[in-house]
Amino acid sequence: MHRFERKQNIFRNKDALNESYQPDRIEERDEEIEEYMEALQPVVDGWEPNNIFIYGNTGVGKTAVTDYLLERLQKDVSSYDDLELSVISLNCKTLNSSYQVAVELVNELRPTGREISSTGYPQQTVFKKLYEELEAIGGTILIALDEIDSIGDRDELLYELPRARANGKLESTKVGVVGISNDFKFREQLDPRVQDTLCEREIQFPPYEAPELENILESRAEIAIVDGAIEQGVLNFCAALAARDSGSARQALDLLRLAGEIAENREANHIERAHVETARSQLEQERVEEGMRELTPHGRLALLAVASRSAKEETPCRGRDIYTEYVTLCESSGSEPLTQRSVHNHLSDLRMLGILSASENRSGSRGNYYSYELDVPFSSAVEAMADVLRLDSEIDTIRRMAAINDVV
Ligand SMILES: Nc1ncnc2c1ncn2[C@@H]1O[C@H](COP(=O)(O)OP(=O)(O)OP(=O)(O)O)[C@@H](O)[C@H]1O
Repeated sequence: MHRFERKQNIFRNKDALNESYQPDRIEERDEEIEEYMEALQPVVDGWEPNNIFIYGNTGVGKTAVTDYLLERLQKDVSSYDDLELSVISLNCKTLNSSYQVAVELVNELRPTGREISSTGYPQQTVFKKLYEELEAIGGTILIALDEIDSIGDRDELLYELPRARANGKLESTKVGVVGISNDFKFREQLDPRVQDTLCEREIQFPPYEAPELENILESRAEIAIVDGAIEQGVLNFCAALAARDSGSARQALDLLRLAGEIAENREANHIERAHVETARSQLEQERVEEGMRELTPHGRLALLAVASRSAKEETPCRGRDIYTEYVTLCESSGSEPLTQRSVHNHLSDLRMLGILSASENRSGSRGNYYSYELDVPFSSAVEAMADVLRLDSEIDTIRRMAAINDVV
């Protein structure tokens, strides 16, 4: 008997719902595509390329549209004999300085075996090596830097690269930078000189609305899902949920994929609304758990202080009482407590992340204050904290107290 059996009554090509899938067709972005094409036009005309800055929330198609257009551009430019275009795409997520980005670019351009090490050179030496590689390729080079905000304030490359020709660092090669970011603050924080060059052309991608998400889902479902395996109204429901929350196509696609997996595991023949609801709460739970794992040590201690109050059935609870609990936990863990004001900021952040909820109490002449409680199940908050905090005996006490009070 086989242990594994092929299941294909829901998905025809599940990979088409994955992040790495590149759609052949871009839905709903005609205006942005037009603006983007206009910004890229000098490449086709043989002039110096514009530097382009693309921004918008996560999942709104910045990368998908960029990949699609740069591929089309390369194809179309190849029909002109007097043009030579190269495109280098780099995701900067793990690169947090100009130095690291420059090393990565040099290594992208060099053949295997000739890469440079990621440490040990003066920055200008790495930049020089990069210019040498770019000069060796010649023609027009577009460098697409996704998640460009990761570079932080060590952004000298973003100033230098677009001006390399003007500053005599490159002779024949024309370079254009396409920066992509979902961090709205990044642009504001850039040095004005960098802002001027890098953001020569700016294109904003707004969040998707429900009907737009539904179209994106429909075109992807045609490829990914077996005919007739989606109940009426399911795509509309996924689109509505994602539009209300973030306007992200990634969220809508994730919801559909997980709903499909749930349907498959339940041996259903269709994806139903109930599967989407389960998928939504699972994704929500994952998001919150991820948020908890990324907290700073004091954010975790503040959360554990609320969990401790919750175990004693003492929530909703005022910030100052949570602070007392927090100070005790700091003492047990050997950390220096932050001020009450800073802990208050942590509580606000936890609220923004959807981990805590807060209600406002009006206390007359003494002003209003907030009471906090967990907005996630007690057990998931404590599990996530137990993984990362070294407070075993305190966490055991909190768990025992919760068991006595039937808090789950
Ligand atoms: N207009 C669209 N048509 C078809 N698919 C789309 C469209 N917009 C987004 N997608 C799909 O949604 C997912 C997320 O899109 P994408 O990665 O381009 O978002 P992003 O704006 O670059 O997000 P981030 O800032 O998080 O990188 C991808 O799978 C992409 O193929």
